[in-house]
Amino acid sequence: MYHFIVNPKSSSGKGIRFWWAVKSELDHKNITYNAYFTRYVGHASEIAEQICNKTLEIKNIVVLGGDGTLNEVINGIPDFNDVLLGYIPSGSSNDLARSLGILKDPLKSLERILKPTNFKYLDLGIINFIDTDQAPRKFCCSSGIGYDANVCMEVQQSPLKKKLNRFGAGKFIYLAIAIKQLIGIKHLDGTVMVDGMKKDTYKNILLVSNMIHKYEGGGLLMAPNADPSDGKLSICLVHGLSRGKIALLLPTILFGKHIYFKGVEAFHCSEIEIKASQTSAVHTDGEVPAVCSHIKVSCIPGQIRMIL
Ligand SMILES: Nc1ncnc2c1ncn2[C@@H]1O[C@H](COP(=O)(O)OP(=O)(O)OP(=O)(O)O)[C@@H](O)[C@H]1O
Repeated sequence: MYHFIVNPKSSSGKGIRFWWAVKSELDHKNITYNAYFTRYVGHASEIAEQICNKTLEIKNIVVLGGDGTLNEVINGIPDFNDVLLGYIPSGSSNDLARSLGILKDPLKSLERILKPTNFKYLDLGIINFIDTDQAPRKFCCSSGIGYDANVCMEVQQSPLKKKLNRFGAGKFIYLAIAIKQLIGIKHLDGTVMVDGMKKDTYKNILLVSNMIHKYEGGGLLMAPNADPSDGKLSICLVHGLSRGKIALLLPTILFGKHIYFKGVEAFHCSEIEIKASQTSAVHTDGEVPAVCSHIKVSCIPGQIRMIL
């Protein structure tokens, strides 16, 4: 039995269009399934939790949606040992699918799920928002504090994303807002601890990205050396750059070449703690659950069993 969790609104309606194609293939093949449609923010977590709590056997959960829906599902699963996860990307950024080479064509990705040949145990990220009451959140692709999270927050609030999604150009909104935010850029000062040891105290931190996979923000190669099964976070810490240098740096992220800039530190670790003296947006898989100044991020190796 397959449990499909579908965000019909992902990428301004691509989700429902993909679902009709998938449904007709499932019916044609006489495959038994349950389909659940998300209706509001947080609903995918509730659905995933209900599916997991219903039976003790292994659950085949297939997510049809974007990175945000996948993030919600991950946050609803109480025990990953009981779950086999499939993913049909229908979002506007699809960074996880891009990193894993999951096919964009819904029928081709469905075929792989129905006849699996390859599984992968993927690392899971957990973030604690230490100076807020917000509960910890899991993430499967990326999290970050600073500039990238501020961009995510504005993208989330922008009505333009929906309009651009209709033309298949939703991810360009990230680029447009990233350029716009250069003008009033907000830096952070703070101390960074890595695997329990103080790394340094920094002035003018632009961002700290804590990556499980290589991509974020709709195709930015933020962590070109990330391996989603190595049990480590791939960190990109950018600090001490003038606005002009940041403007030069941004396009190089598309090709993962930013890591060679002075002021960019790229390294791997199991845990990172950032204590800043100002608050900032914090994102998990492109959604912004908190605005705070003190976070602790850890990597749990090989938690998510995913069909590729
Ligand atoms: N029926 C719904 N109406 C409005 N929002 C929804 C609905 N169902 C889910 N959501 C919310 O929409 C958010 C974004 O959805 P999703 O990630 O699937 O699509 P996307 O934003 O187009 O893609 P991406 O995250 O890859 O950019 C989810 O995090 C979820 O909270």
